[in-house]
Amino acid sequence: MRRRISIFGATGSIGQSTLDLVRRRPDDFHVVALTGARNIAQLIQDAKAVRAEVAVTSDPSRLAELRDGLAGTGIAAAAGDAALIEAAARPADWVMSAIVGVAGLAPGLEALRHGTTLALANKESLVTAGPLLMQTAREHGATILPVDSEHSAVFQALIGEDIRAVERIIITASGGAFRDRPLSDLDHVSVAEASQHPNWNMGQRITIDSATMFNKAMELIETKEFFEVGPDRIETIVHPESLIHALVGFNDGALMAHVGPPDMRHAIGFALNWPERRTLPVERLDLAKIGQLNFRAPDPARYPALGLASRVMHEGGLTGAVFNAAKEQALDLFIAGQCRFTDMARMVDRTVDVMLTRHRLQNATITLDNVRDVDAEARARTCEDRANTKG
Ligand SMILES: NC(=O)C1=CN([C@@H]2O[C@H](COP(=O)(O)OP(=O)(O)OC[C@H]3O[C@@H](n4cnc5c(N)ncnc54)[C@H](OP(=O)(O)O)[C@@H]3O)[C@@H](O)[C@H]2O)C=CC1
Ligand SMILES: CC(=O)[C@@H](O)[C@H](O)COP(=O)(O)O
Ligand SMILES: [Mn+2]
Repeated sequence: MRRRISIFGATGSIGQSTLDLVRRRPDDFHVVALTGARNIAQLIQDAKAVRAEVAVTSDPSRLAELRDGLAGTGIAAAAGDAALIEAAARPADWVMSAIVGVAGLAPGLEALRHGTTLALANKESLVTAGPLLMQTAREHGATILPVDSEHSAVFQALIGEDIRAVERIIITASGGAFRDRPLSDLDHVSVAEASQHPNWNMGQRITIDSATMFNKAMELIETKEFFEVGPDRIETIVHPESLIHALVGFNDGALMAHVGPPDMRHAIGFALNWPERRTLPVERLDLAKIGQLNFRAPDPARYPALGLASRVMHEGGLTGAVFNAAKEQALDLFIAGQCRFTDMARMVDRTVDVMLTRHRLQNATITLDNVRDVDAEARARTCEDRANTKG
């Protein structure tokens, strides 16, 4: 019996790695839905290659192009937010959530409502609405498998363990594009420089978030929400080689580390094959050749996003949704050349500050509508902040 799978964000970095694994085992999978946004040529090519039931673009202005490309294939074409939700509601055994940004939240929730296994790469879902996501999975008997490399690593280190015996979870950070640059340079670094990750090949947004460590900030919050452990038991450490992805510290002093090459096909393949392990096409590490691994404490002056993560975790409620929206907006401004690299953390900090004083974010119920409301306000507030401080 072939497993029915769907891939949201199929045209992106995670989506393409997922398809690479799926195409290697054509007899094992039936592809229900593939989704993308603007890369219609890729979406058409992949939908045909795996004979998907439906291909969806989130961008309604690209529907005609998608339809034309799929004409005569029997593959349905659809567009827009409602079409993404409809695709998520189609019966599937396994769904990859790899849309970038908070746009990935609603399709993931819809898939969970249908009791599927959700392979979760989209970290914004847990950051903006962790309790809602976890509760939805519980209510519908669905399973969430973490795909973010650090969380997949923690998940694997916890197999057969009792979470009550966990003293701490340490997620590693590469330090990003500017880890060795003088702090005084950071005001003037370019978008192109920030888009070069030292170890991983990923989409542009997460790559820049690695350079600011907003990515790690999100991952600390993700850890709290997914593993349901207190913020004071979650740490990060700079590990420039990105070979250890995470460590779990137990109450008997043992530290269990997950070690592997920086290739997302491991974490994706682990989720695809779970609860089994199967052979995956990733490099086998030669430790003698690697020789040594390095670690250092993150410098809070270089990475102010980490302090913000701690605040978000302690405040809770809708603070994560505000934080994420401000971060997405600040990133848009940086990519558009409208703010400096170092402005991003300052803007997010101010937006979180203002919105915490204006709203009772900590005690708010987390619903999709509430997330959307605070998301819109946080984006507007971040743009306004930029306009007011523009020198
Ligand atoms: N890349 C990685 O190694 C890792 C990624 N992640 C997380 O996984 C997610 C995906 O990352 P990554 O693959 O790098 O991102 P990419 O930018 O490479 O891909 C994003 C995908 O989302 C689609 N998309 C963009 N905007 C929208 C929208 N508004 N609505 C619907 N679809 C949209 C894109 O379509 P199109 O390209 O057609 O425009 C593309 O398919 C992110 O949340 C990221 O943080 C987590 C760990 C590692
Ligand atoms: C592959 C992955 O999971 C990324 O989130 C990765 O962790 C980014 O690297 P850093 O954020 O550590 O630079
Ligand atoms: Mn990660």
